Amino acid sequence: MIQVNELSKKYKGAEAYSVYKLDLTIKAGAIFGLLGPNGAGKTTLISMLSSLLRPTSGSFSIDDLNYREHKNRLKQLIGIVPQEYALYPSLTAYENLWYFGSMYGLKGDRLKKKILEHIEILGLSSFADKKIVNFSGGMKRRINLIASIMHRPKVLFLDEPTVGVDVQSKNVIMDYLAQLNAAGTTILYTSHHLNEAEAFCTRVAIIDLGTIVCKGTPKALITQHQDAKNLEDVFLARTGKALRDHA
Ligand SMILES: Nc1ncnc2c1ncn2[C@@H]1O[C@H](COP(=O)(O)OP(=O)(O)OP(=O)(O)O)[C@@H](O)[C@H]1O
Repeated sequence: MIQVNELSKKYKGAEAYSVYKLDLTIKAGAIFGLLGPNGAGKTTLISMLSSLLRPTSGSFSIDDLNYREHKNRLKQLIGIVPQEYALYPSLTAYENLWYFGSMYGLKGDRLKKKILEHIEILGLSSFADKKIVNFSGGMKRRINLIASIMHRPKVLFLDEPTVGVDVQSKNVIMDYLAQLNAAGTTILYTSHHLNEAEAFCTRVAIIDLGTIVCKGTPKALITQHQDAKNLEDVFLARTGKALRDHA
């Protein structure tokens, strides 16, 4: 279970909080979608929960492990798929996965077996010995996903896992995430794909201006909002139609 209490983040030099006093509970086994307009605070929140970014105040725990006291144990418990590719372009897919697997303490035949097994499931067996620099966006996203789950995390954080990938890659990624979840991994991911979130997530939260404006199962949120036919209608009802451009 993920328990978030009054979590806040104000970036250095910023005038406003990007996430402000946010409370959230995510049950084990959930597929939880964090939705919200550009600049709402989704990446900031998921980066704090995955220990990539230090909160300004507030706290959170995963499986009753508080982030301040149990940093190292938490890192073993979670997997992170960031928005940007975290891969070495001049190394092959296999070499990248060997490197990331080793970081989680995997080694030898066990690591080799895991790499080969996962690249097969994600349709990349013929590309194991090719350099990442030549990979398409969809291929890089799939390698990035493998890199983050070989140590079998209990909780997987993904920041827009299907952005910029074609429908074929997207389907392989989402099918694989569903398999992971069925095998017991709790999933928390950010997305702008509201149809996908409606079909895929057991629960969602809509964030705007650093706070949660509504949360629940997609079905319950649609029912609660008069005239809403889908999650996009709920999203627009709660976040408005104005553009969120700023610089
Ligand atoms: N490193 C930073 N320094 C200062 N401000 C930042 C930084 N990163 C993000 N912000 C600001 O924090 C707010 C929340 O940004 P964040 O990236 O978390 O939003 P988001 O919901 O993930 O947006 P998007 O959908 O565009 O990815 C925005 O106002 C953004 O400009």
